[in-house]
Amino acid sequence: MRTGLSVRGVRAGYGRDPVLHGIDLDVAPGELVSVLGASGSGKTTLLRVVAGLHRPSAGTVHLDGDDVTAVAPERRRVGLVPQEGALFAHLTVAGNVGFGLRRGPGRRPAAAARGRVAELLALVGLTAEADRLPHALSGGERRRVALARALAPDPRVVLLDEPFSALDAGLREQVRGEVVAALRAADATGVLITHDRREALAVSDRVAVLHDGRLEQTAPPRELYAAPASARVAGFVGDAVLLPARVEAGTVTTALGAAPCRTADVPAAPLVAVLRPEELELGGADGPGAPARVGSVDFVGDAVLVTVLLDGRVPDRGTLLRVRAGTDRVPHPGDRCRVRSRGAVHVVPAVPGPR
Ligand SMILES: Nc1ncnc2c1ncn2[C@@H]1O[C@H](COP(=O)(O)OP(=O)(O)OP(=O)(O)O)[C@@H](O)[C@H]1O
Repeated sequence: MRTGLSVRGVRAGYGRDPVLHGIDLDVAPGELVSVLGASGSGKTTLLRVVAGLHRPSAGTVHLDGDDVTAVAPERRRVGLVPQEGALFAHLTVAGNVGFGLRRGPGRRPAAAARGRVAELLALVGLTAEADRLPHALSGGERRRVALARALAPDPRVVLLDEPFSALDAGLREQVRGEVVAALRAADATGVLITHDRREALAVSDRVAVLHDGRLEQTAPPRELYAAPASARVAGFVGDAVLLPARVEAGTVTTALGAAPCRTADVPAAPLVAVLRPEELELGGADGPGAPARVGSVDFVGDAVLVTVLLDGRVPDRGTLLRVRAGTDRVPHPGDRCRVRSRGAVHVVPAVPGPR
């Protein structure tokens, strides 16, 4: 029965250096979960533990209910999509896709293998390229071949190791869309490793934020963005200013004034309010809100990002607020203004702060 991936209490490291400090992660059948973390946070190590390429010092890995912690990688039925695709240069597209069907647990009779290759090539839209060699493909096509190769033996989970990071920005979104659509069409269970918050928020059912070998929060993208559990997660998944805050009777008070609190379980003090650029509002100098002065104004196409300094503060990262404003009335550097939050405000514990 398909029950997906379950990682419990996994610790792992290199020699005496611990890297993962007790990871619990569940991925339901057909679900796509991103593991989002900075460089060195342990993403690749976690992926290698799930693939069977790195032995954890503690904890278990279950796939569809089977304990595979001690099972060899080739017997786990795990599909791997490596960073740059890593195709076999001497094999055609069809040869690459069919590679895992010739041996091991994915092995099938020749006719069935040919049928499966054709099915996968159609899934990733590369039927016409079946006889080409990898060097004659674009970067995006190579990623799609790598995905088809990983999916062909019908793996229990597909692990994608930053597969889009080497693509240039314009192509990345398109290829990502195609690859994720193919994963969804195959109803595959997937884990995507990434350090790109936009990517994680855009494509995943849930995002697991990894920091220094610990999962800080695992939640659907919208929840992670709107209700981060810590200041670090808040800053990691989006632009945010953190202002010291007090909560009393459902009201948050910060330097910007009072606003309703939307945090479900308000943590113990000390607290900071998480204020995203689109949650702040700029007004004229005599309107409501805290008095401030406009610093810089950056045009970003559909909006402007305005940096403002609250009166009486010295400029540092805690007092410079970023406000997303419309392009109809663009303020100028030096203008006096007022700033307040647009609606209800989210609070998190004041420590530890973002790094
Ligand atoms: N083979 C190894 N031997 C010793 N230390 C290693 C080895 N591989 C990784 N490390 C260390 O383990 C830590 C986590 O590395 P890992 O590659 O899992 O992080 P990551 O989040 O995938 O980083 P990146 O995004 O840079 O790939 C790092 O401090 C790294 O230096």
